[in-house]
Amino acid sequence: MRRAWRVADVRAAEKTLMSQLPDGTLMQRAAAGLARRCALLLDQSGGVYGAQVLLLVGSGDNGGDTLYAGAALARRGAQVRALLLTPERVHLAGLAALRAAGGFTTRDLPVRSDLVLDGIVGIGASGGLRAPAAAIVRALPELRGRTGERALVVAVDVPSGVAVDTGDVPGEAVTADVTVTFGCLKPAHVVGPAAVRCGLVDLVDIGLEPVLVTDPAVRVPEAADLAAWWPRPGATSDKYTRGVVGLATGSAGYPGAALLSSSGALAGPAGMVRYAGSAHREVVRAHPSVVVASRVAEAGRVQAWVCGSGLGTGDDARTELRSVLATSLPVLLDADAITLLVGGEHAEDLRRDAPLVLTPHDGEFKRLAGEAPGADRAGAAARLAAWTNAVVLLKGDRTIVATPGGEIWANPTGTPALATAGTGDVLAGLLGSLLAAGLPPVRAAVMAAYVHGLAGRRAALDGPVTAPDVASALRPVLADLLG
Ligand SMILES: NC(=O)C1=CN([C@@H]2O[C@H](COP(=O)(O)OP(=O)(O)OC[C@H]3O[C@@H](n4cnc5c(N)ncnc54)[C@H](O)[C@@H]3O)[C@@H](O)[C@H]2O)[C@@H](O)CC1
Repeated sequence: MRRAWRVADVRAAEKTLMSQLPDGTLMQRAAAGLARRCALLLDQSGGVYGAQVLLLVGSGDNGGDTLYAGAALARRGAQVRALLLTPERVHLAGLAALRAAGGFTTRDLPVRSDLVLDGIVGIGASGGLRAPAAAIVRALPELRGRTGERALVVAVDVPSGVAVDTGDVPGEAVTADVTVTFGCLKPAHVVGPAAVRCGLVDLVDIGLEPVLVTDPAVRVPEAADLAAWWPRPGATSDKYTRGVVGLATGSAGYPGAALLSSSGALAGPAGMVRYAGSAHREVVRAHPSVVVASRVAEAGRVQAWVCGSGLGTGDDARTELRSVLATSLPVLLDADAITLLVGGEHAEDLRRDAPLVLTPHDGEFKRLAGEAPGADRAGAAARLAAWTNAVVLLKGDRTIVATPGGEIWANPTGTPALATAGTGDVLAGLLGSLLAAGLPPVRAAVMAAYVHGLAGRRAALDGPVTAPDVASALRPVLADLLG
């Protein structure tokens, strides 16, 4: 698991650490790590010696890191130029170090650059980038290096222009190939559109983690976590002990949702899938191992319910939703079931002790919460989770999972390939299977999003993706993950 901390927590930890170390130690550690990463990148594209390196230098310590790293690269024979955004306010010791190493300053963007270091702003940024910086950032994609390739862009700590605590990108912002960050990850590295701007994120250890005393703002699962958490049948397992998942999905109008949620559920760890709804004939024809009924009340025993995908919003749908919410089982509500919650008619039904998971996309989120997730997607998901007392999985490029207690996870495996009809039904089925297998709802949601994202990526290798492709890719993805 990787973890990200907010700026205030990073600042507090830095203060603690700085009080234990000689002045300037942290910046020297950060700059040395940054220079090493830059040298490795240049080694892959013609070497450090003779490379043209452009430093974009703002007025704070982020600019200081950049100047010291530039000095280190200049000592190795790179031609290093610093474009000072505010020449009247610059890290003077850093600038002196650069000059002493043979680097110099420039007023304009050079015609050629192999590597650009973005040190305009780091975690001290407030608001969007100001005008001169924004114009420079806009021009960066035009810069070419010695091979004619686009100049590599390395963001120092965070890409300038992103909102560090929320991952929002309010205006012009740097798009980096690599972000070299210091001490710990910050939310912008893992959530929202900022995460996409970071490129590869490389963490330089400056000794911060031991003094980070607060809980992380965001957690990110890794493949090893999935392998450790995924339930596997044992010698004494049977279909019931592995869990039975019930699906109240699909309708005469949307039988496909029933099929897709069934496919997702069948790939999960539960031992049996029961389907209850008007698409039961289609489901059993496509998936002979699914046990079907026409209504929730007739479905037989299950350990968790999935309700909503393609269910419709009429009276029958309302009855089925009431039936699943009346159980004392974990329930996942998706799509139409979320729409049915709007207006508070089901507020009574929601007062349940058993776990509830909601899986809205932005439109459903807006209907339910009364406003769109906005700039702070993680914060918005956490507020909805607290309000509904449910685990909320907010779909997006970096799907967020938030608990009523404020624990937040960001999924790193998302892909635009999943932005196609029906993939949410597959996700709901898979997540329901994990709930039925007995996983805590937050873990089930994190695991389902992770595997679903990988399946989307795998399906995309063969061309344009449809939801059945994602469902088909779940099994090979799991085979790889679980070894
Ligand atoms: N504090 C520490 O112990 C360490 C800090 N480090 C570096 O220091 C950085 C933080 O330094 P600072 O606190 O000086 O802050 P920054 O360097 O991130 O930015 C603050 C400066 O940028 C200007 N600024 C703010 N918003 C702006 C905007 N939207 N457009 C243009 N200019 C803007 C401000 O006027 C201020 O002078 C980190 O990101 C990291 O790179 C590292 O050296 C590691 C150790």
